[in-house]
Amino acid sequence: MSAPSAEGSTDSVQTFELGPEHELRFEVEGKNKVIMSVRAGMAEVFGTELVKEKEYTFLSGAKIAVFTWQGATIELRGKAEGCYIAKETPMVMYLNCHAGLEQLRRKAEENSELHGPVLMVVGPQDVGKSTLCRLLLNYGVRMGRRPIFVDLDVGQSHVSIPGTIGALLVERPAAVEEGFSQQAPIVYHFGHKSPSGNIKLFNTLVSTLAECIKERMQANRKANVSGVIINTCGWVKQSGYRSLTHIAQAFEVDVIVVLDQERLYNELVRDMPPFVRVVFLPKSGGVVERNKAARSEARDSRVKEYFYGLRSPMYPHSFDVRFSDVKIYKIGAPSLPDSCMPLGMKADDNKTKLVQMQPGMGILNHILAVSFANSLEEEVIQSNVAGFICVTKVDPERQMMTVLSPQPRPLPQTLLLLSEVQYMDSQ
Ligand SMILES: Nc1ncnc2c1ncn2[C@@H]1O[C@H](COP(=O)(O)OP(=O)(O)OP(=O)(O)O)[C@@H](O)[C@H]1O
Repeated sequence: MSAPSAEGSTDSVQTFELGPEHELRFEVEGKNKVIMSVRAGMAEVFGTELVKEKEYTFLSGAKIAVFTWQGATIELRGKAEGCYIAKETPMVMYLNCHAGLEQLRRKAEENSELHGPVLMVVGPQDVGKSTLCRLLLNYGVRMGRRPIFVDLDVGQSHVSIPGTIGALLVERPAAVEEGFSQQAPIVYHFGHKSPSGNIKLFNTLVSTLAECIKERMQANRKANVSGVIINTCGWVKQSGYRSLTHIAQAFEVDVIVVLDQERLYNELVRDMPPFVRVVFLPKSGGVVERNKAARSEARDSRVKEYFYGLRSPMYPHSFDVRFSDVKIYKIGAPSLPDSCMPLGMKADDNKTKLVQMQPGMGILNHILAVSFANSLEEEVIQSNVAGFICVTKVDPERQMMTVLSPQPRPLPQTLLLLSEVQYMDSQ
């Protein structure tokens, strides 16, 4: 192995000999890319097996762990930052967790009255929740299972763009460079980067998605046996904690994995009914902490990926839309004191009200969700969305806006929901 430079970054070709249960960790920054390949042995990235001699390219922002159960020789080409081999990892414990899930799946296979395990991963920010979900899903699918992945992390969604919650049926392991294939996800518009943006709406959407998943599981025996893996946000105090208990109830979770935080573990042991297993697992020392700027950058690249694709480029359309041809709504009216509300309504009810917006400069660079609902009578809030557009120009004089859209005109629906998530299209 050639030695890394003073900053821990390497530019040349480097070969690493990994012993059994060792993990090679590195990051890619700036405009760099790193090409990785397995020269000998077997290795995996977050649960996806690597193909020997195949070249995997990681771009800026990637934070990667190449793990091997048996030992492997890994080659890296390009500028890998903070490259090192870790000999201590929690992977055996994560594998045991997967083995526990398999046991429950086998029981469900034998008894048609049972369903597969519904597991929720919780913990504060940057403890590897998304990574553990990916690992458990990958291990499940490698055993021939078809688990459902539910992502409730509205800040850093892995199913759709930020500001949404969603779910997808996982039919094959995540692509090493791109993650899970996002064909036919179920996506609900939330419109905020944290559940705290509108906790009432968040809980309502969680309940709706939970019902939808239950129906899908009833209709698909294989998914029903395989179970559900739920990713959550890192907001674990006060209302954040209450929203976790709401998720547990709505999805009727069987297992909660708490990463890293003993306090949260103890609170959940205290508050969950006895049939819910609460398990504590340590976080991996490799999980990279992200500051506010890095999170915002990750959100931006997620939206960019939605419109422009990641590796295989996509070519979004840009066209004008007349203000009079669409109706734009925001979900959630300003709170009024209970005493000012009509009889029988609580101030909180306002949080799920649709408020029509007058299109203007205020929507510039905002994401709009294109709702499947045709009219207000249909439950707009509880309908999943067809997709997203981004407002790239507003012309109040001509009463027009220009939008970026994955599909050519016309818009499939004219009911649009405003998101606080913004994206500056500079392509
Ligand atoms: N063992 C590891 N070695 C190196 N990098 C890792 C490892 N595990 C996770 N990472 C990286 O650390 C970053 C944070 O991990 P992850 O997104 O899973 O955390 P999280 O708890 O879900 O974060 P959030 O606070 O957004 O919910 C990711 O970029 C991931 O690729």
